[in-house]
Amino acid sequence: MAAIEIKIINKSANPLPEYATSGASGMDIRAALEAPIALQSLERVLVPTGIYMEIPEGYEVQVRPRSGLAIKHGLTCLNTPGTIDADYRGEVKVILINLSNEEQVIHDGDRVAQLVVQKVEQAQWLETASLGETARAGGGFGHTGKQ
Ligand SMILES: O=c1ccn([C@H]2C[C@H](O)[C@@H](COP(=O)(O)OP(=O)(O)OP(=O)(O)O)O2)c(=O)[nH]1
Ligand SMILES: [Mg+2]
Repeated sequence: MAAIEIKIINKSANPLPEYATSGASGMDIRAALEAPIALQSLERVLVPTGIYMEIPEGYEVQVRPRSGLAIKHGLTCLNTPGTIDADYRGEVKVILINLSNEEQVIHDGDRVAQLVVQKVEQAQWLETASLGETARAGGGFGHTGKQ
């Protein structure tokens, strides 16, 4: 299990992100707000979380939407999955967009997204004049049909 150093501002109002169930992939992360945010239809906002972390080399943290917010309220992460780089030391923020037709209000402590810790590798390019052959070759974008 990966251990990640975390610094959290205003912990009493905003506990650590946590797995809601024992088998969950993501830890729910909460908004850290001084006042509620009213988000109009199609409006986007950068939601602070009060959380700073030191991710070990070889890992990243993804910021993903929560399905309940998406289906019930039309709220999703605009840049999904958001990427928290291992060398980032700033505040983790969530870019939410309101895709519903109504105003949506975000309150302090609302679970606005989930964090997924992933192993990640950096690659280097090996430039070549020819690539290995495959049955797919250049086919894509639905070339195998719809059904
Ligand atoms: O949902 C997100 C996405 C990113 N970040 C922070 C952590 C990440 O390491 C940094 C940069 O993110 P990204 O690389 O996606 O954005 P960029 O537009 O490429 O910015 P930069 O030029 O700073 O890399 O912003 C967040 O807090 N939340
Ligand atoms: Mg970047």
